[in-house]
Amino acid sequence: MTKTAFLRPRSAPAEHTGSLTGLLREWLPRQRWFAGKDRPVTDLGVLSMTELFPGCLHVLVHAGHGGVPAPGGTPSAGDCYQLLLGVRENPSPRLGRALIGRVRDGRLAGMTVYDALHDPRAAQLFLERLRRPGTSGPLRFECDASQPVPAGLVPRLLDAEQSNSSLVYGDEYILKVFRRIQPGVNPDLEVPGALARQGCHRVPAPVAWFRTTHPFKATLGVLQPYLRDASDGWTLALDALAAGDDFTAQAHALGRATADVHLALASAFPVGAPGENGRTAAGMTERLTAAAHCVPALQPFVPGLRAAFAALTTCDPGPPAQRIHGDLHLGQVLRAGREWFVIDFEGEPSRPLSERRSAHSPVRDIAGMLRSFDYAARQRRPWRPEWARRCREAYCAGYAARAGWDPRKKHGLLRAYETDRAVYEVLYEARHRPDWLPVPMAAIERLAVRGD
Ligand SMILES: Nc1ncnc2c1ncn2[C@@H]1O[C@H](COP(=O)(O)OP(=O)(O)O)[C@@H](O)[C@H]1O
Ligand SMILES: O=P(O)(O)O[C@H]1O[C@H](CO)[C@@H](O[C@H]2O[C@H](CO)[C@@H](O)[C@H](O)[C@H]2O)[C@H](O)[C@H]1O
Repeated sequence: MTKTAFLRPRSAPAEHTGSLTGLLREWLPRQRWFAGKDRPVTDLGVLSMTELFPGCLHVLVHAGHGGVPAPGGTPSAGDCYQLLLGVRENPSPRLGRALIGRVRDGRLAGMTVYDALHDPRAAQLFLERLRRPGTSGPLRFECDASQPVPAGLVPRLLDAEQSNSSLVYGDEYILKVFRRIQPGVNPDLEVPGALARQGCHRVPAPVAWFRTTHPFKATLGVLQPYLRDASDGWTLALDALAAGDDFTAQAHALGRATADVHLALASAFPVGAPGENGRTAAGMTERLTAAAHCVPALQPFVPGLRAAFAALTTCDPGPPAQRIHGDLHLGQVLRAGREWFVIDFEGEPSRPLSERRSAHSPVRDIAGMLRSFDYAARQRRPWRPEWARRCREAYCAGYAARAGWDPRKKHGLLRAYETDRAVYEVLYEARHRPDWLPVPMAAIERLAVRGD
């Protein structure tokens, strides 16, 4: 699934010329990680620009969707994105697919800019920057001094379906460069760091990271060990389905791994208040209303889905709220040796950071993984509901064996969280992969009508 981009140059597109902001305004919406694909970019402004080393600029831009940035440059109606721009007079043709265009005016006039993450030389120099703590303008480079990173590791850019961009260095480390930047600490740095301090071995711990102080404080990227012989759960599940293999032993182990991570999260981030189902139901209903507004196909199912949320107010409150993964699915778990590891603690990328960093029911993660078994079972025809049902049973049994409570005994909670997740998926697929929309829509139909 993951291939190197460096080795597959495409012929250079006819070169675009324009102002830097004009070029970026055209280029950004074409990127896989661009979050605002459903709305036109009405304005684009550079929030910060820092020279990292000669020929490479670190840039934060605000892509607006009809709103005006608030005073002080903090984005309002729109998002902030992180770019590493290569700047050369004549970039090598090997960088063809990374080209953004030739800048017509301003201080970069006459130069061609491109996405520097595609440039092995820039990627190497960037690792050098990360290896040594220090500052560059508003940028802060920090590392765990107890885990020194060797010099000279060869980079390759991952070509995965991602919300961010990742570089693998010498199959030893992986650097995730966050693309959509929000003020505050990114949970993908905060959580793995805290779990490592708890001695939880199921999450690769950060070894170096970088952040900015302008135009607001935010985490920009994290380097962590690369699990080189790992396969992700999605690939393994699809392989098992294609071969007609049973996946219940893996699902059971995955349930145990999820519970281990939840237990470590509960110790690392103690939470005072218990979860409150009434508020949760109100939040889910609000998200459903917003999603049905964007995706009209949801509308006939709204009454049935609302009933699933309303039932929360009368059902058992379930386990206490705590920090969770927030976007758990088969693509977020890696199997290396005989163990499952969990990655990507960013949460659902479209939710505000404050919400992603607050406490939620662990049932939300469980529901995310159960939805993922359903996604996998629907990848081939005839689709395999029995396969998904067996994985579901095994996963919950594995979870119960470690956590001491059984998700299968929380039917009302599970139904509400699975419904909420399916609503999120409908919106996600409508924005990013319209061809996949029938997958969560099938679940919506089932959850709204039958409730199982
Ligand atoms: N520590 C790691 N070891 C091996 N592969 C990893 C590691 N972290 C991420 N990956 C690979 O990179 C892909 C993207 O990582 P992820 O954190 O999910 O990024 P995003 O948030 O952009 O979706 C994963 O699907 C996985 O294949
Ligand atoms: O980019 P992230 O991995 O953080 O997560 C986003 O993208 C996922 C798809 O790449 C999306 O997951 C959905 O599709 C998966 C199959 O590709 C499936 O296993 C998941 O169950 C389903 O939710 C995820 O929702 C989104 O946040």
